[in-house]
Amino acid sequence: MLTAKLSVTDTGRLRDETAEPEVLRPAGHPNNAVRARQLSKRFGQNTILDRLDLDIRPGEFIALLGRSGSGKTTLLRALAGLDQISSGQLQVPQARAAVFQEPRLMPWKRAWRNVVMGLHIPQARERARQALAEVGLAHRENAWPGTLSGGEAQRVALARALVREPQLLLLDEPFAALDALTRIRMHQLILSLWRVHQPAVLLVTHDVDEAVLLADRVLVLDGGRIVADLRIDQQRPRSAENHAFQKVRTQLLQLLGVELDADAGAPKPVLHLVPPSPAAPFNLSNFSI
Ligand SMILES: Nc1ncnc2c1ncn2[C@@H]1O[C@H](COP(=O)(O)OP(=O)(O)OP(=O)(O)O)[C@@H](O)[C@H]1O
Repeated sequence: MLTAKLSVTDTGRLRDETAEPEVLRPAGHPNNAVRARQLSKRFGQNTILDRLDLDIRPGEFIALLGRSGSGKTTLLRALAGLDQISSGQLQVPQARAAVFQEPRLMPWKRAWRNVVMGLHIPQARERARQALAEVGLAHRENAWPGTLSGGEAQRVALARALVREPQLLLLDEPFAALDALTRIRMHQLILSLWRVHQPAVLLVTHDVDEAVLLADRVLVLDGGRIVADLRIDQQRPRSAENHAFQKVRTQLLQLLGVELDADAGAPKPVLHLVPPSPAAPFNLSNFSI
């Protein structure tokens, strides 16, 4: 796997050590699609990511949870190469793509042109058509974005990511703006695309059920670090009715500072969430169900 090895110089400049073709090389860590060590991101005086370590294996489906403002998008943008890191080391595949909550389509380009936008590849139209077919939108290849539903537009965004054949697919709350039924369909679609293409996936979500339904591992970000790493060994498709599912959900809600109503079993958010973690908070690595 080719990787972009990003590191930060003493002067804070981001150095892409793979920028020169001759230094493109197989990953130093072939078992990792992502390898972050001591990764920090600061905005002015605010440290958002604080010497964070993270490993994602090729083909692994990771969900990232954390309270609002905990730095999930900051981490995703760093992995996407959209923002520079402040210090530390980060290795990610060159082939990576991101999908955000808003599809970010160019309204003046037809759907298929959005899919291959910025790519200089042979048979671009055919490649776009194939990707659109994979997301069930072959019939909308000539559509203008303004005529697409929210779910359709998000599927075009997924096709745009797929056509780049990513080894790392970064998803920043891509289903959050969709209605419940469309969201369920998108869950099924993303799982089937993941099975076929086998990228490593990092899905940022606020939805604990979504995380447990989809992911191999659920991470919780707090205090700038990964403070919990739960492996979900249940076979897919998963059911929220399942006892093991509920056990993990409860665990995650507690980690996120949500108080559970013992009678109803329903989550009841509390106003005072757990304070930011100290340097070495609890660690549930290898916890599995
Ligand atoms: N460009 C920026 N400049 C300054 N501060 C920023 C910038 N981007 C993010 N932040 C700050 O970094 C913190 C983390 O933001 P981030 O968007 O990563 O959190 P998040 O966990 O994704 O939040 P949410 O769940 O609400 O989307 C916030 O306090 C935010 O204000």
